[in-house]
Amino acid sequence: MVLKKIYTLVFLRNEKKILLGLKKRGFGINKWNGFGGKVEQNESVIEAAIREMKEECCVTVKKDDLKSVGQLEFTFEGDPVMMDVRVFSGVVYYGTPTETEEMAPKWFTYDSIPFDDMWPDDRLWFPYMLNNKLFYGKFHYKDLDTISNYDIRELKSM
Ligand SMILES: Cc1cc(-c2ccco2)c2oc(N)nc2c1
Repeated sequence: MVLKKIYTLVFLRNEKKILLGLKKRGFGINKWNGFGGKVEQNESVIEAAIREMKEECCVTVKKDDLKSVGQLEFTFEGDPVMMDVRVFSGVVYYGTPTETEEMAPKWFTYDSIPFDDMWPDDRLWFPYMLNNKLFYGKFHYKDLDTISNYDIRELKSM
């Protein structure tokens, strides 16, 4: 049977900047990323995305304000479980991005995205998101810093 876990990743953006969070603990610690995490058994993907935004940076987003922009599948050498990451983007949010135990939020202009302090796949698929193209990417990690192969393609619809 296919072993996979579903995760969410939310990026709040406007024409000038994108909100990223510095992960303060756990998986991906010390990397800037969107906000998100595991989808629990008792919730939908969109409900998980909304929950994680609230938990990780105290911001409220509404279902209709989140657009599904892509899907990322991550596999790891020696690990049977694939990470199925559903990526969302939105402009409208309520509240003020606030640091939590999990994440330290910060707005970045598009010319200052800290790719050297992000997951190595980000520099490969961010151009699709930033150009408002839908995308589907598959990345195989040899180790947590090294992508051994990948494939990414634009989608016509999600
Ligand atoms: C291997 C990996 C995992 C994640 C992740 C964990 C939880 C949500 O996403 C990533 O996120 C990004 N941007 N690259 C990523 C690589």
